[in-house]
Amino acid sequence: MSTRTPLMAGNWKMNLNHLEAIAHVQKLAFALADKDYDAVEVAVLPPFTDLRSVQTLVDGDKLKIKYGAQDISAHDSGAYTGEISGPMLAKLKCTFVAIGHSERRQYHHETDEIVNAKIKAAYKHGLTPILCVGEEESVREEGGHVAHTLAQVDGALKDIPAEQAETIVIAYEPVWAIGTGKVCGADDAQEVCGAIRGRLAELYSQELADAVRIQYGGSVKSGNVAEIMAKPDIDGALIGGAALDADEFVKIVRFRDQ
Ligand SMILES: O=C[C@H](O)COP(=O)(O)O
Repeated sequence: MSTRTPLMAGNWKMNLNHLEAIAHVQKLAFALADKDYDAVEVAVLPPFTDLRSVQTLVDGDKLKIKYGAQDISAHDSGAYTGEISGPMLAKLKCTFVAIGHSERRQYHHETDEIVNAKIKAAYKHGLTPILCVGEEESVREEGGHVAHTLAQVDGALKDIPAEQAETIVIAYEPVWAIGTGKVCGADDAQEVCGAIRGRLAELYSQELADAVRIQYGGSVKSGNVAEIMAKPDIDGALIGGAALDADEFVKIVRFRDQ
């Protein structure tokens, strides 16, 4: 049986200003009891502008909620207008950083090479990457979803040594299921998550593959999370829309009660 602690991470995307962030995290902290945190790791990924407020709250009240960013620059500093660097995120004591989200790939043309460079930047500064991978609907219709997703994993992990890769989190997010209400069936999600674990075993070792947490993301809600989490290679969820409702996010964290 897996000893991997599930990770439920709320990706707020471009939602909630810093005041709303404070209210939201306070609500989560109030609603989650110590036993919830023991059973499941809970994280939020707010917009950059909220991170300082979330850090102050988490530090001040010694909350067990973890937090991180939705993106990172591949560069440490310099003339990169609009970018946020690894040292800046590390200074804010971020634990996680999402890298290669499909919205970054689609709207900001992030390639596997860029994703790989960002993963290196995250590790260089002590941040844990949540690597996002997954296929578009046309790829799935043609049956190429596993190969497509594994190619993204290969590209992202190029030249990443085992001592770093063993801490990565990989989120399988079929693009067609993100924000659409179209949930990938639990068996279909397991097929790809299992293949990702298999690829990690090929690239590194079975021991490393067994240690890495693989999340599913795409229209996860309290009503479908239990079925998804019952699958052997799914160790948590990356939650978008449903994470903006604190009550709903708490229900997802407590998926074992469903
Ligand atoms: O990062 C989260 C995913 O994009 C899922 O978003 P969603 O739960 O709104 O479908």
